[in-house]
Amino acid sequence: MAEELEYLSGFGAHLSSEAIPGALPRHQNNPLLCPLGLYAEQLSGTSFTSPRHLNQCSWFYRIKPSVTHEPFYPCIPGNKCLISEFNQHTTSATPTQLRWRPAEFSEIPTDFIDGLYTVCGAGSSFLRHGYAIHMYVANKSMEGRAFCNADGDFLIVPQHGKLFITTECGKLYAQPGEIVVIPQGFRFSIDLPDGDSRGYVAEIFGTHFRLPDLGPIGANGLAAPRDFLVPKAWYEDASYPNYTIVQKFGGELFMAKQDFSPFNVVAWHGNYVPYKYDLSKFCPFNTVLFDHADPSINTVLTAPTYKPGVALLDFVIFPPRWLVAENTFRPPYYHRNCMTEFMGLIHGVYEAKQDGFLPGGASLHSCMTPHGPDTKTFEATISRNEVNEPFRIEGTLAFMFESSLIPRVCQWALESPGLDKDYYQCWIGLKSHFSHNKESVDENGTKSSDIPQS
Ligand SMILES: O=C(O)Cc1cc(O)ccc1O
Ligand SMILES: [Fe+2]
Repeated sequence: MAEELEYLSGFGAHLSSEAIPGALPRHQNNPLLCPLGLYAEQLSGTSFTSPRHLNQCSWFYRIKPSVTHEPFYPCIPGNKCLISEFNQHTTSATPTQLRWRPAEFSEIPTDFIDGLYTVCGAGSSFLRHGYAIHMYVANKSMEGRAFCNADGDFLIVPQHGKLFITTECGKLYAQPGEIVVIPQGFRFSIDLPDGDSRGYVAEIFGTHFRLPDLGPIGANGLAAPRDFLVPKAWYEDASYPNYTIVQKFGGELFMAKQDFSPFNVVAWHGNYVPYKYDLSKFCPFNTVLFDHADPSINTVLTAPTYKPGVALLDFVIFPPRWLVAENTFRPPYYHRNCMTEFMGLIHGVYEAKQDGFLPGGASLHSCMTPHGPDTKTFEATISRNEVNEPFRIEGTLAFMFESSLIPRVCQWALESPGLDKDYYQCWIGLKSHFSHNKESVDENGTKSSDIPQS
């Protein structure tokens, strides 16, 4: 059933969709009486007065408007592992290289809302600047409840288990290797047809994802706009005695009851929409002669700040591709970065880590924290003779959320049994290969250069 879903296509396009022909008003947004007796409702994803090229909104034509619900109350117990303000009270600062093993699946029935937990982040959803990096481990479909995130946009990266997502614009299906973006304010519900499910979520506050500029690459390459797929209108005219809307607002969960399905939009139009993207459609560019290109060459989506070229959050992938650079150390270089790098692995082995970085696991290298290939990767690379031969990296898909804002880390992530306390060991074995006039000091403090040569 999921595979049969049809989509509209085009990143940032102004689209329209009707589940019943004629349900969209012609030539105006809010006629006195909408076709089929529907209500008109606008969802604004940018301020009304945002410049036209940034403005995002959609019009829904729905059976009842979304305001038709009882008051919001705090969810009890809610989900105490969600954070949207990163300060000394909620989180810790650490420059240490961090790595986590994949979270284990649980027997306890857990849906996407309950299974979501924040790992780190920066800024504040209230101040509309910052981001949160969450992960989820769940095994149960959301039943009789929809989620609405008032704080920001979710970029969901499933790592294990398919996601079958119903949104106000219609249905989306995503499997590991694909991503889904659910913009701020959309109501959605996630079914987990495979049961056990795990993945990563980047949440951005106060802006939306864009396709990166291509500069000298030209007009084509990387992620193509037409490969972004948007649901077609789908609705249910269903009454539920106790349907619950769970609203994330300032990182806290609130719930409101209503007696009908929120997925009652018969037609919609606009450019503020959920979408999915299959990462295998990405068209990678890279060096074709020598040296290692910076990973920004593999940017799929970027959420900008007001500083040119400085991202609030870039989504970068390391997909299968040819490596052809000659006389070049081809794995990632050793580096320290003013940007922070959070990485995840969807499947396979990452090119900079021979072991320890596992599918479903994660790593965090904060601002200016040194990192790079582990000892095994370094030694294997320099001892290989065929380094000039073209080589196809296969069977792997890693990704990075890269941000200019420095994250603070949640306590549960630092105390998690999944935290790899020995992560630093993967570099400790890197030995000096320096061989020019090597100086040593013996146990008497005598320098080798002071010992007369016979
Ligand atoms: O740290 C990492 O593994 C990500 C990364 C990859 C790369 O090819 C170059 C720089 C970089 O930060
Ligand atoms: Fe890096």
